[in-house]
Amino acid sequence: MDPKAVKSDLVLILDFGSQYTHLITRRIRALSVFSLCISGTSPLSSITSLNPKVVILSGGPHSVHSNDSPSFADGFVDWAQSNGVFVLGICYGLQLLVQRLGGEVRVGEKQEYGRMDIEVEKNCGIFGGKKVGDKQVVWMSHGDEAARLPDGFEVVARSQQGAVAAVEDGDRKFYGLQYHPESEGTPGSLNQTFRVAAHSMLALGRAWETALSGDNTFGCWGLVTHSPEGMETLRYFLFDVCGVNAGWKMEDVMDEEIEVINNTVAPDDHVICALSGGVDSTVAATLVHKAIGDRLHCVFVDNGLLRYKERERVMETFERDLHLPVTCVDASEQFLSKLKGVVDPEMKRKIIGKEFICIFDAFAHELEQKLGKKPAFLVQGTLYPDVIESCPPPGSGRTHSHTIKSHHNVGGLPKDMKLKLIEPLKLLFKDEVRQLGRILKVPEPFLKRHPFPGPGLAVRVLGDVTEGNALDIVRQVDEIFIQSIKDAGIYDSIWQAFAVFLPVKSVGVQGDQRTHSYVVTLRAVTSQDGMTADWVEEFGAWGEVVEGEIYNTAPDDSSVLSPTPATLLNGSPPCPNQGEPPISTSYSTVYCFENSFLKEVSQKICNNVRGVNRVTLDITSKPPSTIEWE
Ligand SMILES: Nc1ncnc2c1ncn2[C@@H]1O[C@H](COP(=O)(O)OP(=O)(O)OP(=O)(O)O)[C@@H](O)[C@H]1O
Ligand SMILES: O=c1[nH]c(=O)c2[nH+]cn([C@@H]3O[C@H](COP(=O)(O)O)[C@@H](O)[C@H]3O)c2[nH]1
Ligand SMILES: NC(=O)CC[C@H](N)C(=O)O
Ligand SMILES: [Mg+2]
Repeated sequence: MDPKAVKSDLVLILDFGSQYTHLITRRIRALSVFSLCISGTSPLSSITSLNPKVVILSGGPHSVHSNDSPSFADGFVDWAQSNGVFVLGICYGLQLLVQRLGGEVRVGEKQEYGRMDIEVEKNCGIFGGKKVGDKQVVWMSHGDEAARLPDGFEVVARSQQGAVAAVEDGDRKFYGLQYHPESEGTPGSLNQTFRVAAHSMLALGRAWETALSGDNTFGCWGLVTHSPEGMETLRYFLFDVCGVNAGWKMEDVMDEEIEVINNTVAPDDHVICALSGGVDSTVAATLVHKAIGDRLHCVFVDNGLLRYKERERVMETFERDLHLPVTCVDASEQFLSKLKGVVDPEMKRKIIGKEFICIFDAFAHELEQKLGKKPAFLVQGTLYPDVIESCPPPGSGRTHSHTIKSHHNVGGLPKDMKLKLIEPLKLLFKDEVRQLGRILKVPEPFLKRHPFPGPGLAVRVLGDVTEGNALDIVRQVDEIFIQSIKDAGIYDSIWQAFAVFLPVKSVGVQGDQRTHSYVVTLRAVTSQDGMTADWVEEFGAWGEVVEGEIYNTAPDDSSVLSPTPATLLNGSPPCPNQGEPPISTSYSTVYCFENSFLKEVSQKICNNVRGVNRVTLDITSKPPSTIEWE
């Protein structure tokens, strides 16, 4: 996709390392405005060549006082001012703007982490839609604060602690928010039935808090870690203050992509597509097929690292639902022999990346015999998070998949690769790819599939994948886990679930006999784009979301509830004390059903998978962990 061909104005994000930077991009795209994110320390030419209408400076973990704190390029401010480009600093971005323009940033007397009230002090610019004295709840996360503003700047809002919360210099079109407007909640990826309900009293309390706050939020449910009016502020800023033209539509993305592909691939060129059965490559293949028709040749590789019956299942669905020409190459021997004895995760990934390309080259060679012309291009389903994560701002401390692990299709590619890449999705997030897939009428089962990494089970069997029957074990455990999740009707609510084989043995007792067998672990996460993730905390139980009103009733009075809860765990939502007026806030969760999902899965695994006597659950989020174990 050519960013310059997009019909919408561009809002460019300069990333200084905040965990939320990619959220700003997503929020802006949700407003139908095209947004890209590049490193905050990019040279000025990289910024100017994109011709943005607005530049947003992101938050970040640094203090502007430290020597190695990242900053925007020299000349940026002058360029923005002389070209009428609007600049908005968020948190660290505000502090950076203030400092670089001659103001002063200090360590605040009080730090502000979490929920804060702010009050509008001046009715202008970014809060033009508000009145002086209007208050709103925002989410803050900073220790430094603007102590003296540069000439021309005014304070527009302050926090309840008196700290500067919003500033602007309307003449020069510079704006700043000390809080995070992008952290406004969006509906969680777990459906409400599953996500909001909770097993323990603690979780119930948190769910209740969420219910009272009127919102169930992604990544922060129950903790009210968001700015409820953040999206509205961004909308007002972009459209009313900056006059941005919206026009970012998935339909346009599709048309632009098709045009780019047609301009890249000559009329007699042939193209290979690495097709895995996953969302990304299926959408990429469908898109490229729409552009060049039968000159597209898809290849699905069985690398010996696929899940239970995956090859048969994927080939069957390709044939039945996709109607694209797909060749299946069985390269399992080739991959497994190269992986024999290799335990280092990076080595494994590099070997797999290289083998994939060998297969694609061989496939291109075979096609040359048939077609008389060698395909020059390889289509892959690379996504935007890969691109963002490949250019981390210095010292951001963020989890970067590319530097932490070489994804087989990017960092794992050999340097002397001959096929030229076509990556039509590389500016999109996964949910946007799913949206594009729907426009392209890709069948739902493909779009809803959990992501499965190209290196497959090699990153889910720790150590040597060829050791003993580790691959077989993890296949069986994975199948039981995923089938149970599907049977429970919660597959679509989870971003990704899978089993991991640990090369560790523990003592057990099965059939009155001592066993010394392997340990497996189950991992299930929710996420919006794979860049950050939460483990599925609600696994112990899930329940029914009940929409309604809170009445001053006895906790177990089910007369106000429909449907009647099967089991009411540990009480009910907080009821007002006797004599107080009934609460009439609407709520969205209360009741949980006792559930033994994990107990049953664990039992099934130990009863059915020989060689396993212990099942554990991974309860780490990303960060600090990553989703995959290697
Ligand atoms: N078994 C395979 N055969 C052929 N190509 C593959 C295979 N596994 C991965 N690829 C290629 O590597 C790319 C990256 O893999 P990745 O897993 O990120 O994407 P995906 O499989 O298309 O979708 P998903 O992330 O939903 O699994 C794929 O888009 C595809 O081009
Ligand atoms: O195609 C892929 N090739 C890879 O090498 C690879 N490594 C991780 N993943 C997938 O990327 C997402 C984030 O994974 P991590 O948190 O483990 O980095 C998760 O969805 C992972 O499954 C990969 N996908
Ligand atoms: N979230 C941020 O951008 C924080 C900025 C800076 N590190 C501070 O603590 O003030
Ligand atoms: Mg995949």
